[in-house]
Amino acid sequence: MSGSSASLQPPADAVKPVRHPDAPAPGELLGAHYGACFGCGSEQPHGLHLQARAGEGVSITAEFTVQPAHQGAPGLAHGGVLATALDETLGSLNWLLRTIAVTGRLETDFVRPVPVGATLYLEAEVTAVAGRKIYSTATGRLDGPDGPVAVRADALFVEVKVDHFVEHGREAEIKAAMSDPDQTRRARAFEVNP
Ligand SMILES: CCCCCCCCCCCCCCCC(=O)SCCNC(=O)CCNC(=O)[C@H](O)C(C)(C)COP(=O)(O)OP(=O)(O)OC[C@H]1O[C@@H](n2cnc3c(N)ncnc32)[C@H](O)[C@@H]1OP(=O)(O)O
Repeated sequence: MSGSSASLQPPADAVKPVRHPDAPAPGELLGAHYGACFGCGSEQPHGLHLQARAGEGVSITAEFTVQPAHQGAPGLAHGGVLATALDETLGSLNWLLRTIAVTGRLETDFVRPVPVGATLYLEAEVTAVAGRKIYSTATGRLDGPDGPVAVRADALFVEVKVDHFVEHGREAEIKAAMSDPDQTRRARAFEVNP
């Protein structure tokens, strides 16, 4: 059962998430937040190339097709890769809040094996916000958006300032990200809801 740890239960003073007025419209593709991101970047040859779309409220749908490079057991997706797909989908939710946040905790249930070549249909939503803490949940289904659940996760993201990346990231990549000519991607990487 997911969400079992106490730290993933929102506190009593948690509030409902508020979709930012400038969030992309439901159905709109979000695009990558960083070209070299293993989850969503198009410049990462063995990455997941996950494509996320804004949903209603503070929700996201996303798709990811398992490639041979993502195997753990023969012909099956590696569990860590599936956790990455969930993490990336959950992380994309923060763009609808216009908040920069990183994963603090991710609890994952692996319910069914996911074969190479299968497409994982993911959906995620923010369930509560308490100060800098953002609580969210996601599922990944096989055979279509209404197919059987293969993976699910509950997560706690923690809001950070851009300084988090500048302080901890490698300088060459930080500089390259800051001078990214793609305006939308730059905005997704740097914009913080004041
Ligand atoms: C220049 C270029 C810019 C590029 C811009 C790109 C932007 C777009 C990037 C998005 C990327 C997407 C990709 C997918 C999402 C990842 O995969 S993100 C990468 C994986 N995650 C990380 O690397 C995070 C590493 N951890 C940390 O840096 C720190 O532990 C954290 C999470 C920031 C928290 O540290 P902190 O800021 O010192 O906060 P702290 O006071 O410890 O905790 C705050 C609250 O959260 C709670 N908390 C913290 N951690 C946990 C935990 N693990 N469990 C439970 N509760 C926790 C604390 O108990 C505390 O609660 P309260 O006391 O307030 O009730």
